[in-house]
Amino acid sequence: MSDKSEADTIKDIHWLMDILQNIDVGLVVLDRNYEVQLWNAFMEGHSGVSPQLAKGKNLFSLFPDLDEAWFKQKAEPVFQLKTRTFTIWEQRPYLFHFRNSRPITGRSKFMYQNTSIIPLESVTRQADHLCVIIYDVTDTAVGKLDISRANQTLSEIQVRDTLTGLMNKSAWLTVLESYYASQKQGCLLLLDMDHFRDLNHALSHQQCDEILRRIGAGLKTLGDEQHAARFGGEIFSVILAEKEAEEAMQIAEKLRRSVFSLGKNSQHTISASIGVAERLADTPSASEWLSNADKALYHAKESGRNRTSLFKR
Ligand SMILES: Nc1nc2c(ncn2[C@@H]2O[C@H](COP(=O)(O)OP(=O)(O)OP(=O)(O)O)[C@@H](O)[C@H]2O)c(=O)[nH]1
Repeated sequence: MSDKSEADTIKDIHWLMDILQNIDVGLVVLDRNYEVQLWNAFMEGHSGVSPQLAKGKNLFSLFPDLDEAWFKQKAEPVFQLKTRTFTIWEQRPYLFHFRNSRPITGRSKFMYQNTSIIPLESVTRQADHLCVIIYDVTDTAVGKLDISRANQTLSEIQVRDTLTGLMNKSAWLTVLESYYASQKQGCLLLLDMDHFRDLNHALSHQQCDEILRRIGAGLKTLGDEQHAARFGGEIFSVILAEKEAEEAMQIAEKLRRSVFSLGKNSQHTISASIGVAERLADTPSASEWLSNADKALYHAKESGRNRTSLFKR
């Protein structure tokens, strides 16, 4: 009877060892000196290190790239307090740098891993070994990262103009409303390219795109606090925060000259007209303020283009 149960036990252990070897997670048993006591087939398959080679070796000399300080800071409390610890890929993408072997998540070069470290107690109830369990979570991680990248791109598209990287019109109008509500002084600037239709014909559409891109880059140098946007097509808008009319006109003139200089080595004239409107004590709304800037722009166009006009009642 007792013989049979011993045979059964041996059979059970044999099965367990089979499961440990073939299970689709990495299993590593380490002793107090971080020497490998068990290394299963998953670990062999992904690292190329056989159990025979791993057994008895110090983990950090087997894998010099492994972050020893970080790992020990996680593992020491497991030995001392006999509590398990879990690290997810979002905290640390992997413990062992294994190549990603999954065909559908081939976009990731390495295997994302969740890692558990659990204490293994001896008969004297001391945690003198621990077991590291490695879960391959590459599919989940890549899927989640793709979604969050797509969301980020979407929210960028919602507020950014793709050609210049400036704010788009709807984002800028929201900023304008809140700037107006803050009661702060400032000036609005509208910059509209002159005869851009003709320029598109004379040059190429791509060259004209490049002109718009360079104007966008110039507006970015004003700094984020000046809230520049591509208002649409070949029109740009800027809130010159806390600037009085005189200073705003100087900035506008500088911009106009820099647009004009884009054509200095070309046989074509490149120029812009600019309208500026100061926020006056009685400007009744953000849209009225914008309409004043538009009137000034119209005046600049009517007066011959390539000039800057300040709104006057
Ligand atoms: N290359 C390029 N052209 C654009 C873009 N957006 C608008 N345009 C062109 O800008 C031109 C604007 O034409 P209009 O509104 O008639 O104005 P304009 O020719 O600049 O004339 P004025 O404003 O009266 O000086 C159109 O031909 C548009 O196709 C763009 O993103 N890239």
